[in-house]
Amino acid sequence: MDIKKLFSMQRQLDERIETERGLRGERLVERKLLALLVEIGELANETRCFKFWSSKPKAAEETILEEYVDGLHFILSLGLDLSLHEHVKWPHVQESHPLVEQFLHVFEAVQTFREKMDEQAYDQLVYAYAQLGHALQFNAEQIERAYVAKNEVNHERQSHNY
Ligand SMILES: O=c1ccn([C@H]2C[C@H](O)[C@@H](COP(=O)(O)O)O2)c(=O)[nH]1
Repeated sequence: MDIKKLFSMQRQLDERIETERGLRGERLVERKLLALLVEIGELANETRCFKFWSSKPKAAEETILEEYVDGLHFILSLGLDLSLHEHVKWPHVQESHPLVEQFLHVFEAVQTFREKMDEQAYDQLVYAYAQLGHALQFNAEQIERAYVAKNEVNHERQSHNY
């Protein structure tokens, strides 16, 4: 995965949104953290991994992958806002936790990142999120492709007064 390319695409999208909406220079970190938590919740909902009371199947793989890269957008965006992105590599994950546990672990990593907002907490958030991708059985190439596609959709939405 070419994470430098993704950071660069994220910067272009964020700058466009902030410029066109008159938000340049405004602190957006808290709103992006909440947006990230909401996206992770939406992703969990699509997987239905915690819905022991329901027999409905999970969403299609592409829907789940799209939700996953929505969260990745906000993680990249937070790294850029706080200048924590320079040294980041997309982790090569070999092992992950069962899905429910992995989701809870990602929520914890977001909370720790909110408290610390340093390089170590950012790396741990990126790692936990990559592990979530592994638990969902997405490989780095699929994630990169889905990110690029969704980034384009996000530009189109801005062009059409979303
Ligand atoms: O500053 C921003 C604001 C939004 N998004 C992207 C991330 C998600 O892919 C999408 C979320 O939009 P909703 O579909 O949840 O409205 O917008 C960014 O990349 N940067």
